[in-house]
Amino acid sequence: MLAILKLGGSILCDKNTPFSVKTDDLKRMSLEIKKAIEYYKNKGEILNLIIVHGGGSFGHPVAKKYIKTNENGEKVFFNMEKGFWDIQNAMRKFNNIVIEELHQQEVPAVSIQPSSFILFDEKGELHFDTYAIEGMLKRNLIPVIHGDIVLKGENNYKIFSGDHALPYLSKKLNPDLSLHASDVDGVYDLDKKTIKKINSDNINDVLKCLKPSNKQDITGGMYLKVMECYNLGIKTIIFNGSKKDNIYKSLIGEVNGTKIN
Ligand SMILES: Nc1ncnc2c1ncn2[C@@H]1O[C@H](COP(=O)(O)OP(=O)(O)OP(=O)(O)O)[C@@H](O)[C@H]1O
Ligand SMILES: C=C(C)CCOP(=O)(O)O
Repeated sequence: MLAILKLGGSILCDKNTPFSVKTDDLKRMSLEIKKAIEYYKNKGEILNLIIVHGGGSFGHPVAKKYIKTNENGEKVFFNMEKGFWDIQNAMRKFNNIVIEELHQQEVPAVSIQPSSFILFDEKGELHFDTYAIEGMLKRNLIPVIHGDIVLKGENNYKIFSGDHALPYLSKKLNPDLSLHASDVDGVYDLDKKTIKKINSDNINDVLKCLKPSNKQDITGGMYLKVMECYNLGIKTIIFNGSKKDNIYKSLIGEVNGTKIN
């Protein structure tokens, strides 16, 4: 069984309070991940798992300090001699907190830092070698990759989002489960009802429902989440990871939410 699980920054942190962590929720989610590992072990199976987490209250407020709007109305990075490490450092701190808690619950998590090897080329195409991640999975280690600052083209930068990581890894590694834990029950329609399925039949109506995030978010919020998966043809589910037992249920294929594709 191979699962890729994104823990959204909004369920790990209060994204409007810099460097905050919802420690009780992180502990609960770590325990539910451990419970899922035990569930498969009792069935004589191994749960191979990749965890992705977003920037939460660490990456977004720090990255925002190094982005300005230029005379053409474009968002550009500046002062990156300081900013690149500032953003890396914020994300390393967050990643350490997540991994340390997973180890407290005896989950064999290891760190993957995108800013050191992942990049976008001039055309915006992602270059992301997964050989090390696949080797970690073969050793039953659990890679934990996070949103980060990365290089783009010859002399630019771009935020690599967890919402880039999950669909890319899902396309490349074809997991049994591709899971997006967010702070909502799924993608809501204009009447705030959870949309059960998103596919080519209703994508144009769904697009009308995708609003900006209600928290500090410099990437793409729900729009990026949905469209990255939809465009890559990834079968994934967006569900509410802040609800007790949903992380566990998602890892055994029993959670409700919005299915894409
Ligand atoms: N149609 C919609 N249905 C549900 N949520 C929506 C919708 N449109 C916008 N949103 C917003 O998207 C948010 C979830 O995406 P957001 O990127 O903020 O959090 P996240 O899943 O924790 O991801 P990240 O790790 O990038 O922070 C919701 O809290 C809500 O404010
Ligand atoms: C802001 C940074 C550095 C990472 C953003 O990752 P995301 O929260 O998954 O979009």
